Amino acid sequence: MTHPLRVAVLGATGRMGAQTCAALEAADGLELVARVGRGEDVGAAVRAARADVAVDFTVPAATEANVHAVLDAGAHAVVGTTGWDDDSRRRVAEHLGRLNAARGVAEPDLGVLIAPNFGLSAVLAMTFAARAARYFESAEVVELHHPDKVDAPSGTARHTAAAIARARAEAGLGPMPDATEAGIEARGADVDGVRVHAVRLRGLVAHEEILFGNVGEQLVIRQDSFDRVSFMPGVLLAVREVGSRPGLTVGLENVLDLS
Ligand SMILES: NC(=O)C1=CN([C@@H]2O[C@H](COP(=O)(O)OP(=O)(O)OC[C@H]3O[C@@H](n4cnc5c(N)ncnc54)[C@H](OP(=O)(O)O)[C@@H]3O)[C@@H](O)[C@H]2O)C=CC1
Ligand SMILES: O=C(O)C1=N[C@H](C(=O)O)C[C@H](O)C1
Repeated sequence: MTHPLRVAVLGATGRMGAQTCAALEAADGLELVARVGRGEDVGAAVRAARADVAVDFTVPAATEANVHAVLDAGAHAVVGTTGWDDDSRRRVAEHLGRLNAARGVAEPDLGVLIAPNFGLSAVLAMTFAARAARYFESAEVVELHHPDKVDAPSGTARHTAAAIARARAEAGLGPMPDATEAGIEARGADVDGVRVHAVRLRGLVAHEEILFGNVGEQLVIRQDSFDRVSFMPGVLLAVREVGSRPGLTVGLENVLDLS
């Protein structure tokens, strides 16, 4: 019989942390062994619980340090928290490289899986948007969230815009048409040349619309997470998979083989 995978949750009292604890408690083959809160020593908590995997749903200011502490404690990390950029991802990849080179043959290599969104509808929307991007002259992203969210634009919208920008560059497309001369602040954030608009509205959870335009036609890709329970199948999949994916993986689309 295989032992259950031992899982710690960082940010356990938060909206996503609490939902993740409940999902882990109901899941076969997974055991919730630590609920780690703000101010606790992450490495010590992960070691004391003998966790195989730690899931981070904290805040952008804390998540990178948490991941380094989890790795130093010898556990894999699954990260849903936003706020990652090229530099923080590179530092984690380098840390993984150093640790994995030093690990013995009997120890499996460590993995970190960072997913801006664990919802299937969002992962599919991002994937479809990346496929569509090369065929349209214009593309803009609108993300809509609950007003308690601390960051804007959302991690999902940044990931989506970056993928659109990559696809446009690979297809040899130049900048999008935009004659704006005044009031540029009303045009949203510029993420790699793609305009991203953030709406904050009581009653919403997490939603995204990707708009594509050509002369005489439009494509709209929309996804809605109405309940945080929608993120849980993706979180549990990531927890089960991260141990067999050494190094850094960014995006659940890679685990779902959609990339
Ligand atoms: N990838 C995905 O699918 C999803 C990602 N997210 C992202 O997950 C993150 C958390 O979202 P959400 O659960 O809504 O946020 P919450 O504010 O509800 O939860 C954040 C948690 O982090 C804790 N915390 C705050 N500051 C620190 C700190 N310095 N160190 C450690 N822990 C800290 C909080 O503790 P305290 O209560 O004591 O302040 C709280 O438990 C966000 O970045 C959000 O964008 C959200 C939904 C889905
Ligand atoms: O804060 C949230 O709620 C969410 N955050 C993530 C993001 O910034 O993309 C994922 C999802 O949109 C919900």
